Amino acid sequence: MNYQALPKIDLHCHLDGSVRPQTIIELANQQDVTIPSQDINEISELMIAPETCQNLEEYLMRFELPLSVMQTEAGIERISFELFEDAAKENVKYFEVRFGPQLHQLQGLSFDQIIGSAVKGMKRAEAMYDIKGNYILSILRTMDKGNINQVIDAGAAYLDHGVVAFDLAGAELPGFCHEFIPYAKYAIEKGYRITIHAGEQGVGQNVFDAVSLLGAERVGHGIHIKGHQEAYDLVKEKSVALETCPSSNIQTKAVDALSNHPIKDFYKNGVSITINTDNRTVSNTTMTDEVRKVMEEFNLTREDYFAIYKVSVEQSFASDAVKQALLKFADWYL
Ligand SMILES: O=c1[nH]cnc2c1ncn2[C@@H]1O[C@H](CO)[C@@H](O)[C@H]1O
Ligand SMILES: [Zn+2]
Repeated sequence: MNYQALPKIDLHCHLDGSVRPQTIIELANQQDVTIPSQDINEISELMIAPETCQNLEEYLMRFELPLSVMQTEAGIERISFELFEDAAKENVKYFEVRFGPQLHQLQGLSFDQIIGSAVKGMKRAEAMYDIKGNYILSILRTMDKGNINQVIDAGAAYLDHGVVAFDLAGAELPGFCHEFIPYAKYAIEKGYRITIHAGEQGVGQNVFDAVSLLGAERVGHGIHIKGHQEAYDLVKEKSVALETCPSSNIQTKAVDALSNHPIKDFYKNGVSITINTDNRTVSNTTMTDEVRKVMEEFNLTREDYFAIYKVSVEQSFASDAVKQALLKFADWYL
């Protein structure tokens, strides 16, 4: 099967985990930022999480280098453009990218400048390529909560113009949802859709809480509903989509091997699953690779692929017009 040619949808990808290594070098030189090497292979090596990662925390250490060149409007705009360009070139037709505005204020940018720059880069790519996209704003669970509502307010100006949803990311502790109830509620009131990283490193209860306490319509990863019956039943009953990211899940030790990933069991049992990249550079992957790995490991057919594709369309935060256009790609191919 020609995986590159398949129309694809990626609903879970982090901007700062998906920066081209060459761009880091060029931006660092332009911005006078000191980086550990000028050699592309060395920079790539520093960015890609190794198989020997012990856990999610170690994986998350890879984001410091890309973030060092994502503190200017021009840097964020370029990286956003390039990510959508890379995805368009492998036939990703719809792309939801997320990032944490709180991480881009080291040189004093406002949240409006940060979010506006990311949206601008996406729009430039949309005008050049056959791809549509939207941004999701991730709040870092480990950071100070004092400015969360400011992020929500700044992003609200872009709702329906490039921003669609609110997310919680970063290290996952048991019971984290309780502290974020007022923020998720505020985001919903402002018109945001909700997706939450949960059940990646943490327990299945976090998925149950993300849905029942925070109003999550989708869950990032959600692997640990396996072994937590209540969370499993709730996800199924409410058709909450799991944004699974197989390569990342192996690196962070959320699963020990692809063959043990519950994605196929979920699919066969009627849980809504989608296939995504998480971090193209940190996880050294593409949508083409993720789709190939899952289909080959679990012997999925073309029909299975398009069933998953259609779930991704339904569960996306795209407009109805974009969803209709995305469904047509599936009809052409089937
Ligand atoms: O798989 C993940 N789980 C939880 N948090 C993550 C993952 N990948 C990236 N980030 C976090 O999200 C921030 C904003 O994009 C990144 O800086 C990283 O800290
Ligand atoms: Zn993620």
